[in-house]
Amino acid sequence: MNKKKGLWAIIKPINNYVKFSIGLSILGGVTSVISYVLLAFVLSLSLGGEVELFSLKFSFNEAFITLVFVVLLSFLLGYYPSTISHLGAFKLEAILRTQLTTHLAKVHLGYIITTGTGALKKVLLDDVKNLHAFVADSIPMIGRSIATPIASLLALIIIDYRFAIVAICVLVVGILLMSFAMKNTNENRVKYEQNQSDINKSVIEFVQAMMVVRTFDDGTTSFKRYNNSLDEYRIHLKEWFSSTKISSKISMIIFSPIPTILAICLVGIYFMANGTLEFATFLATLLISTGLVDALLPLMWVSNFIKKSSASAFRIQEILELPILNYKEDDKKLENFNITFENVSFKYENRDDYALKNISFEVKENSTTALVGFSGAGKSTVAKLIPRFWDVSSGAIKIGGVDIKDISNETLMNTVSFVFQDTFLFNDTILNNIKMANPNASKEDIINACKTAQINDFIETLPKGYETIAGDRGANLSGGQKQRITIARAILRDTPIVVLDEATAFADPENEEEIVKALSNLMKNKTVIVIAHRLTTIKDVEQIVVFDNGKIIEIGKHDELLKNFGVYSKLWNNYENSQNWDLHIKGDVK
Ligand SMILES: Nc1ncnc2c1ncn2[C@@H]1O[C@H](COP(=O)(O)OP(=O)(O)OP(=O)(O)O)[C@@H](O)[C@H]1O
Repeated sequence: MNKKKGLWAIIKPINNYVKFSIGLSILGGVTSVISYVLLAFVLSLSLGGEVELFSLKFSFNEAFITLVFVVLLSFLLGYYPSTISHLGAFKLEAILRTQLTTHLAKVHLGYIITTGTGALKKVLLDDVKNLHAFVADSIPMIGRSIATPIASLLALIIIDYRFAIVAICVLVVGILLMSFAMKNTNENRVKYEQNQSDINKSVIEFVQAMMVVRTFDDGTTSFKRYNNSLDEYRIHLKEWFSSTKISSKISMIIFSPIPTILAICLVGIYFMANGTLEFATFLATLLISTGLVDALLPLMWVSNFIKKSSASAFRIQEILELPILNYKEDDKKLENFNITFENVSFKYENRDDYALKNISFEVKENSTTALVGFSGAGKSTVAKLIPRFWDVSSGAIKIGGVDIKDISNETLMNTVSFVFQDTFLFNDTILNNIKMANPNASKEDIINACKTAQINDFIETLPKGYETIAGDRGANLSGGQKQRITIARAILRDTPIVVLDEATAFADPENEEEIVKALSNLMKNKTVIVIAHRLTTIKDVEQIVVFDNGKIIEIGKHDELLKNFGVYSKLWNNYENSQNWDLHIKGDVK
């Protein structure tokens, strides 16, 4: 990866395209200036004048043929740099997307969750697109808009230095005015990009939270946030434009060809009147100075584009420099599938307090351990440390005696399956959504997994069966159905260890029965860690670990823990009361 930061460091992989495109566009700029000189010669010769340059006399035919040749060359050189830069831009886009996605795949999953989809989308799509546009459109312009003014000035100096002085004077006035017009550009741009990012976030929030929002109002509250960010954006743009309005208009006028041509005309007429200027020279200087001024506005545009693209390059590099999870390539052999937490402490980056404090417990192979505790006690954090969403702050998690940091990604994924509440289904067929757990599985294997996960009957009722599209994020399926599909994935993967969050959120009585059946099928003959919500389902498990405020406060079996009259018995009483309360209500209705 590039150690140096910045725009040029990030486009290094396509350096050859960049150099070639800039080189050709420099030649294009030079040939366009030469064609102006030749055009002046041809016009002058056609009017019966004489043309001499570096003691060489040109005939009309010679000048005309050279002009045709140079114009053709200039045309080709105007076209090819852009073709090359576009090819480079596509290559860069592919390289950056691959680099970003492969890097993000190795970054702690926790970072992805904390950063949020809005910010990542901006980098993966908008910033990469910005760099594509920079390479495709600005690179050819850079060569031409630098080479043309320099070649024009050189040509003016060679032909008649007095006109070079006039052109420089006009340019200096224009540049001074332009720099005044661009004052505070950087601060304004930072604010402008912040406004854009706010709009981005509020749009994503508006769309993603639509279901929640609609429950509380008609969407006006979150739409108001979107509207407010649009308003701020509009107000800032207005202020920015009005603060630079007059000076930018004046500099636009100065940078248009008219003032330079006027100045050259006035000075030229004066020199012709006192006999110190040939007509051909006058014509050539007029044409060249037009080209000179024409190249300056694109140069300003390019410099703006460079600043904007540098910000995008910086954001991309920030992601590419995120520390990655270090997986060991060479695996140590796992002796068994016991899971051990040894003095594990863990603190989320954005928090001061520890979410887990010195946790130690062991889960024996082929046994089930349930994690229970009040909300926020640390159960999900324990579960998410096993697939290394985050790495422990201190202590170690071991499988079969090997620290999970010393297990390769592939072995870890082939050893442990995770069934979490936030199921993700791709907008693909149900078959493919399940098959992703084991690409080598046959259709029969998939159907068997679905039967064990109690979802086969439902899938078969769908008009296209297994070929039905699950919808964006599984939108065409109910929560319980999605959950059973995730269970089918885990069954198909058939890993010796299963970590699962036994969610009840989506369960209506019928669904709940099927989910419980599916989970108990999944858990058969496995080493299981389950975040338990329905305490009745864990009455018979080998071990219950009770968490409170990030610490383990009790470990034991259901009956032992009840006798302790501690947190578990409190949780059990609460749970039983809630069940009774449910029955009581039903009784009332009767
Ligand atoms: N991504 C995160 N960033 C910062 N803090 C977090 C994050 N996730 C959880 N926490 C905090 O860590 C602590 C433990 O949370 P955790 O989700 O593990 O609890 P839990 O027992 O699973 O709760 P619940 O039963 O409600 O799901 C809580 O104080 C929570 O606020």
